[in-house]
Amino acid sequence: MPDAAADPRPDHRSEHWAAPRATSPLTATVSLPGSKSLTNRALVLAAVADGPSVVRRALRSRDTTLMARSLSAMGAHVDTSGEDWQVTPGELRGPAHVDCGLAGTVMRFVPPVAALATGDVSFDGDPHMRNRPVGEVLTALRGLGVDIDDAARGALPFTVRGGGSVRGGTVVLDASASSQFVSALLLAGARYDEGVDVRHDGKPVPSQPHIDMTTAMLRAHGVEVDDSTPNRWSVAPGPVRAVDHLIEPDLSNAAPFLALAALSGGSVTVRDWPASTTQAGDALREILALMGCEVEMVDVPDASSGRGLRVTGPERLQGLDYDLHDVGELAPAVTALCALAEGPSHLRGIAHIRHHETDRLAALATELGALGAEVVEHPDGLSLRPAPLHGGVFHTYADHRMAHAGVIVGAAVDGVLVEDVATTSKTFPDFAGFWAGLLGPGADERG
Ligand SMILES: O=C(O)C1=C[C@@H](OP(=O)(O)O)[C@@H](O)[C@H](O)C1
Ligand SMILES: C=C(OP(=O)(O)O)C(=O)O
Repeated sequence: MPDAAADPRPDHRSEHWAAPRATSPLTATVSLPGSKSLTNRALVLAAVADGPSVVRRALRSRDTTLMARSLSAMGAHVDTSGEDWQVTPGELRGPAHVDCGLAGTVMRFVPPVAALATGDVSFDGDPHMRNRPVGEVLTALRGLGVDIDDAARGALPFTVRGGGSVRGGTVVLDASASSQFVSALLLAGARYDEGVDVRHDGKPVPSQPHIDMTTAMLRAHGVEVDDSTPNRWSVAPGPVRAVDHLIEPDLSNAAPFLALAALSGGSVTVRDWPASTTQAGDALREILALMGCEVEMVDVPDASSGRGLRVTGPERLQGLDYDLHDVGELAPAVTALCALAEGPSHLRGIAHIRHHETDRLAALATELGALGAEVVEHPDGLSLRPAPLHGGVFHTYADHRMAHAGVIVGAAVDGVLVEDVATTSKTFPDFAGFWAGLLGPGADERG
C-alpha cells in the first residue's frame, strides 16, 4: 500500500469528492478495519513489554503507522508487513524523531515512553497539531523527574531528554481537555521506578471509556492498576508482560455506516461487533435506538465471531437530546445525522472536542449551516432544528470525522462535495472506495 504517513497529495485540500447518494433503503453487511485506540495502545504496551508479542488484525492507517514508526525509531522492532503486526521490544534510545502527524495518541502516549529512552527524542507533527494541547503531559512528566525541552511551552515541537529511567511517583494534572493525558502516563507508568499515581484536578475528565480501555489493557498485561477512587489512577511498578492482542473492529468508525441505515430506512450489519467492549463507539447502539432505529445483535454466519450488530433505520428519524461527554469522538457523525432528523436535537458535554483534529463544534456549525442546516453553537455543544438541506462544498479541516459527517449528509442530499475525503486515511484505509462501493449499483454485500 502507499506510504500512509507521508501525504503524497500537496494540493489535496482543493479536491472535492461528489458524495454518493443513497437513493433507496440500503441493505449491506460490512467488515470494518480495526480500532485505532486499541491498536495504538497495543503497540505501546508491546514496545515496553518483557518479550515479543503480536497485534493481530492491527489497523493499518496513518495514525497507527505513525505509532509503529515512532516506537521503531526509539529501538523497538515493529514488523507491519502482514495483517498481524509483530513487535519485539528493544533497548529504548535516542536520538530519534517522532512525527505525530495529527494523531493525539502519538503526541500524548509516546513522550512517557521516550522518557525511558537514553538520549533525545524530538517530537513534531502536522501544522494543526501544534495547537492541540499536550502541556499537562509534559508538566506531569517533569514532575516525575523527566527532562523536557519545550521552547513553545506546552505544545509541539518539544524534545524529551530521556535518561534511561524515570523516578515516577505522584502527579496532579488537569485532564479536562483530554482523557489521553491520563492514559499516556498510565501506559508507561509501570516501567517507572516508583510506578505512577495520577490525580486529576479540574472539570470532569471526558472520554471515560478510553480510560477504561487503558486500565483494562494494562491489567491484561499483568500490570497492577488501582482506579477505585474517582479521579485517581495508580499503576504499580513492575514488568509489563508480553501479551498478544486481537484488535476489534473500530466501532466509532462504524458510525457513518450505521448512519446509512438510519438515514435511508435500510439495514446495515457490522460483522464481529464485540459482545462486550471498552470502545466508545459501542454507545452508538443506544444513540441510534433513541433516534428511532431498531438495533440488535444478530447471527452472521460468515463473521469470525458468528455475530454482528444490525441497525435498521426508521421511517422517520427522530432528533436526539444527548450528553456525548464520554463519547465525544462520535459527535461529528451523530451531528450530521441530527441534521437529517425530523425533530430538534441538542448534543451536550463536548466542549473538549474543540481540541480534536479541528474545533469540531465550530466546524460542524459552519459546514452544516452552509448546507442549510439550522445549527446553533454553544460553548459545550450544538443544537439543531429540522431544516431543508441543499448541496454545496463541505470543508473537512484535515479531520477524518468531519469527512464522515460530510458523506453522511451527502448520502441524503443531492450535490454535496466533500473536500479532501482522503483525510479519512487517519483511521480508515480507502474509506472513499469502501463507501462508494457500498452505495454503487448492485453493491448490497460488502467486506
Ligand atoms: O485514548 C484514545 O484512544 C482516545 C481518547 C479520546 O480523546 P479525548 O479524551 O481527547 O476526547 C478520543 O476522542 C480519541 O479519539 C481517542
Ligand atoms: C479525537 C480523535 O483523534 P486523536 O486520537 O487524534 O485525538 C478522533 O479520532 O476523533
